[in-house]
Amino acid sequence: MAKYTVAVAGATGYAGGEALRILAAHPNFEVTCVAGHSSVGESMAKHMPHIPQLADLVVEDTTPEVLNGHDVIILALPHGASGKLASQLDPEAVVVDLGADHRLEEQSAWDAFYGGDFYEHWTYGMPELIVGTDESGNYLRQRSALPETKRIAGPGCNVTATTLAMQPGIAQGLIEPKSVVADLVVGYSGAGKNLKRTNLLAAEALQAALPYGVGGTHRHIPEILQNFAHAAGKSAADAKDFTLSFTPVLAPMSRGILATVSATMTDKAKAMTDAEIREVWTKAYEGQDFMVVLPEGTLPSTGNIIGSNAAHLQVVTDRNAGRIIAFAAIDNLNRGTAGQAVQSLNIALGLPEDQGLTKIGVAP
Ligand SMILES: NC(=O)C1=CN([C@@H]2O[C@H](COP(=O)(O)OP(=O)(O)OC[C@H]3O[C@@H](n4cnc5c(N)ncnc54)[C@H](OP(=O)(O)O)[C@@H]3O)[C@@H](O)[C@H]2O)C=CC1
Ligand SMILES: CC(=O)N[C@@H](CCC(=O)OP(=O)(O)O)C(=O)O
Repeated sequence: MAKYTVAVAGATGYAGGEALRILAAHPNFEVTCVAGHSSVGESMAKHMPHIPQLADLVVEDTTPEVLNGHDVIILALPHGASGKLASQLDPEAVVVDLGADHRLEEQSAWDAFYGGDFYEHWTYGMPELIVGTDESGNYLRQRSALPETKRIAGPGCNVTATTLAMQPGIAQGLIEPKSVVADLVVGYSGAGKNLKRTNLLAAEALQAALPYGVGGTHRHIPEILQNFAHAAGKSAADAKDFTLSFTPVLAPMSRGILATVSATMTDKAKAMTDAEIREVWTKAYEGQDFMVVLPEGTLPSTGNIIGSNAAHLQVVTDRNAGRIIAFAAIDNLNRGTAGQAVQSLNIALGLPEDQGLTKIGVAP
């Protein structure tokens, strides 16, 4: 059985840690190098005690010399850090960036929401993303861009939930493109292990629902609009045809995202029954093993997807408001980051797509 060596940079962080947890149980990967920043020289027994297999690894410095020489390199670094490093990495290694540096195709979108150096985009690591339809109306998927690619850009976690929730309606012209509203309930691990906000103390966080990144400022907005454009069979430059009002709200949970995404129904959608609209979602995810469109009447809950690479999906209509409302529940660290990355890596390396991954959640 093929066994690939893997170096993980950002190995002491939340996203890197979830990648390590998945890789440690994956039959085709062996983690041979972990790199960090402030924790260089420390043992993984201290940083990832929940992964005893990796306890003896010691955190190395994040340099090209340390990371090169491994078959696969996973970058779970703050935005900007991976972009700087990328050009010095072995062109033959398969590199996955879990950060944002290689996600956006349009520099104008990067400048407006991130700023600083713009880095070329890599193959986007969301296999189930719809990227148009063929002459027979069958969906084209991002999956087909992944085999043998050497550079993969892992999507944002909120992006993943929002895109998966609404892309069937976009692909089939069921929603008005300039009417999308997304409200997300998100767990704290999405912010990383460093204290980025002032009120992350448990005494405050455990008793609060806290909006952040409001008013059209959140950095995931251009990436979601880029995905919407692709789902409509258009290029990233046509993302301007869509608008998104996006409001994430932190809730007292460690992991998980519940996205509620709604939009005005087009005349085509209004002429359809609710069952026909549901059928659009069911058909869009037929054969997509990790996509679970729940039975009618069952709504997604973050309580059912923790620790899994699954997305739980549902769609309903509000005829009085004239809106379609789609839901997605994902684990931000697994499906939203490391699970999706390993799924994309599997495809890139010609391994079974679901190798080392599960769609079974931890519940309760
Ligand atoms: N958390 C999530 O749900 C998701 C995260 N991501 C992305 O993954 C990346 C990592 O995020 P996350 O794990 O949450 O963050 P964390 O803060 O939890 O971890 C950051 C990691 O990067 C290392 N690091 C920090 N600064 C530097 C630097 N200048 N050079 C090299 N290494 C550095 C840290 O090492 P040390 O501890 O040794 O200082 C640590 O291992 C980000 O780009 C994030 O946006 C993407 C999707 C979801
Ligand atoms: C709770 C929280 O802060 N979550 C982060 C999501 C992290 C993520 O998806 O990472 P990227 O920044 O790599 O896209 C946020 O909403 O910005």
